[in-house]
Amino acid sequence: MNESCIMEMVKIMDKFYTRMKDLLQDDYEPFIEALSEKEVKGLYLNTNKDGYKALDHKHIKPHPLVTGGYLYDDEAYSPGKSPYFLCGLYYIQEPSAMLVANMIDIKEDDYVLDMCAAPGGKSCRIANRLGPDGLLIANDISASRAKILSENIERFGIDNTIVTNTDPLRFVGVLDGFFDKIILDAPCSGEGMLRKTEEASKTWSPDKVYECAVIQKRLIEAAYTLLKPGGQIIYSTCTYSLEENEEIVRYALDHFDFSLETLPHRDGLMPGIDMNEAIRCYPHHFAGEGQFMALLTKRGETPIKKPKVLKPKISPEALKNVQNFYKENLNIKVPKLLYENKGHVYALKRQFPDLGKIRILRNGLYLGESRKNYFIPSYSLALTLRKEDVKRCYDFPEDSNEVAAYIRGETLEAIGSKGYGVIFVDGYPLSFYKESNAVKNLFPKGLRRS
Ligand SMILES: C[S@@+](CC[C@H](N)C(=O)[O-])C[C@H]1O[C@@H](n2cnc3c(N)ncnc32)[C@H](O)[C@@H]1O
Repeated sequence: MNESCIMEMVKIMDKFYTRMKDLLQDDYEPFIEALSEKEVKGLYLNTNKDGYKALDHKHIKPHPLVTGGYLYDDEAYSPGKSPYFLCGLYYIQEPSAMLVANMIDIKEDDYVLDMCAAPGGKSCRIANRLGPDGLLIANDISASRAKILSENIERFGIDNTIVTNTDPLRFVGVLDGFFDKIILDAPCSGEGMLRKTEEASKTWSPDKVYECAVIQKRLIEAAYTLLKPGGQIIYSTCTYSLEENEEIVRYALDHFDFSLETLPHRDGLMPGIDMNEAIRCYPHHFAGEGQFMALLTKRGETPIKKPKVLKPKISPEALKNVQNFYKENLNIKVPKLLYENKGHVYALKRQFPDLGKIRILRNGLYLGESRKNYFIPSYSLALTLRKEDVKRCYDFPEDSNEVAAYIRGETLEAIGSKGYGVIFVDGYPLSFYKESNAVKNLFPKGLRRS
């Protein structure tokens, strides 16, 4: 960056600090001090996987408000580098962001939309709380970010989720009045992330605040249409500006028939500005980054658009390939509702809606690809399996040479029987392999590490 760019950035950031001074007044100095402190890292456990024993308990402490959430210092502990991370035992998410999914009551059979879901920190936590009759549509407008979202959903071994890549406004007219709950973690100016990422300070400007507020109003309006009467929306941002937080909530209350619910204020969670019902997280009051949250209930009735249910469809050839694969390699039944798209086979759930032209990245659990007369199982299927579900497996300890070599993409020595099996790490599934003269590596190329 040249000198004039740096001067320009300093000028812009001065505007940010002036705004914060006006907002926080006597609380401004402690806020500035907290910005120079080290950020606190967090993770939460995947409740589908029982990974408690896999954590390094010497270096973590429980999140004060999130059951199954933990805080750690990344100088002492690097959970993201462990093979357990690749087994989907936990999601790494900063402590304030982790609160958002906790502030909305999710019932097992709820239909939930996460409008701006990537990379998936809130979606994975919500999907964990849904039962077999629940449904999550996890969407992101950005194709590259939606791909990461899909990978994170896959790593968690989640099968009740549809991952889409569209402008969330496009759900209007397709799924009106369909959702019990909506997560609107809106695109924002990111002021709360200034301590965490340098990027946030490079992209912040007063104009960005106003541009984001325009988008946020459109999104909250769409959310109103998409909710069932009595349904709830948790609105959140990782920014401090009034324009993107309380003013958006006020806009929603003034223009639509919403009521504002009171969220709990304890352990350093502060009320909103002239809006006691909402929550603000500041780094000098709560061990995490900046966050805003408000919970709204839809009181009004709006026209409902009932979508068609997505009908299972699979060619006889692909079905035969899937059935043969299960018979030869697994001890579980072929899922009942199968959906094939150009050879890619998914296990659907009964309640999946037909989303028409909306771009779908994953329709439930991706099982794998049917080729001419064989089937290649997916990484996501492996991550849902237990040892008793497979006819062949290897189980290696987390710190073993075999696990390190497998993650690097190497083949292993064959000492088992021929066919497909699963590599487990201390009992947690990591990936399929195919054994013949060697254990052929099927760990996805994009995830390999040296
Ligand atoms: C705060 S991030 C979401 C974080 C996510 N909820 C999580 O917990 O991992 C906001 C998301 O909004 C998306 N976004 C950006 N512009 C948007 C727009 N105009 N409409 C809808 N979403 C947008 C971004 O791609 C980004 O992934």
